[in-house]
Amino acid sequence: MSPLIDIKGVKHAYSTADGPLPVLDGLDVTVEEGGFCAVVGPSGCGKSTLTRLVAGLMMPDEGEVWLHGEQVKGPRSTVGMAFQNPVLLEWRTILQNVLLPLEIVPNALKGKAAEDRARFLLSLVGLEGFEDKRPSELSGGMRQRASLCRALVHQPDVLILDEPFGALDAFTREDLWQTMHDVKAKEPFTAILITHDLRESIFLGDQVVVLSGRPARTQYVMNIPRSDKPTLDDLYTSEAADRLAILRQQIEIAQGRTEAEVEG
Ligand SMILES: Nc1ncnc2c1ncn2[C@@H]1O[C@H](COP(=O)(O)OP(=O)(O)OP(=O)(O)O)[C@@H](O)[C@H]1O
Repeated sequence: MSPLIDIKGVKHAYSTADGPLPVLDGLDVTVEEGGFCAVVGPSGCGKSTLTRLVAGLMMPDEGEVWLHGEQVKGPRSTVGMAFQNPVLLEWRTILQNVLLPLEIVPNALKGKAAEDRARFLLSLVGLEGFEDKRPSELSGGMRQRASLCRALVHQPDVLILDEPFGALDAFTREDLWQTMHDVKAKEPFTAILITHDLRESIFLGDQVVVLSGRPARTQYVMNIPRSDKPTLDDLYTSEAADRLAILRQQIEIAQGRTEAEVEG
């Protein structure tokens, strides 16, 4: 079976006033259907650029991105996205915000079926009873939960999460990590998560990809056996500590330290 996301030898440079800025330099990432790939790497190495290529918002200069056995050649409606800033529309209720993609995506659910689905997702993330509130009436964590429902409402084949928990306080963030697992158990999806948080990467990811410094290539891939019912206690085991130590080392190497310096 071919992977659901297949990024093959992707290279990309931005045109800038000072000439081309190479950002990605031969990136290879594969994610199986139902997989959760966390991508970490030094600041500015090209992680968000990678998400734009997967969403079809930009084309790579070289290499290919394949989703579901189809080469990505333009923007795709079958992708769901959530960002650090949830950008909910204040003039719409939470329910209406979640319904938004269904008004845009072709052949989507309409009417009562659409509303039932949005309500179902809101209940999965603990927002039952908040459907008629405006975004400003919700906390940051609640807005991010609503944004997650909006990203999932049209049953995307890929969910792209670009630091969605980055602006939240530690307790809210950990709550949302657990929510992600609970939602995935009931509403399976395939995801790419960009994060700066290594604990987040090993708690949510079944694969953690470390990118090198810019121009980024795939420097290291860690596969993590997924437990049936992950809990935050999983982060306090010796296996978790070992994984975090390896990832920390890899990030240091990505930031330019040599392996000998990191080990010494
Ligand atoms: N549209 C653009 N035009 C020119 N340069 C860009 C553009 N978008 C991003 N860049 C540059 O490309 C590099 C990679 O940016 P990108 O946002 O992909 O990195 P990132 O790893 O997600 O960053 P961070 O970790 O800080 O969120 C950065 O140096 C950025 O300034």
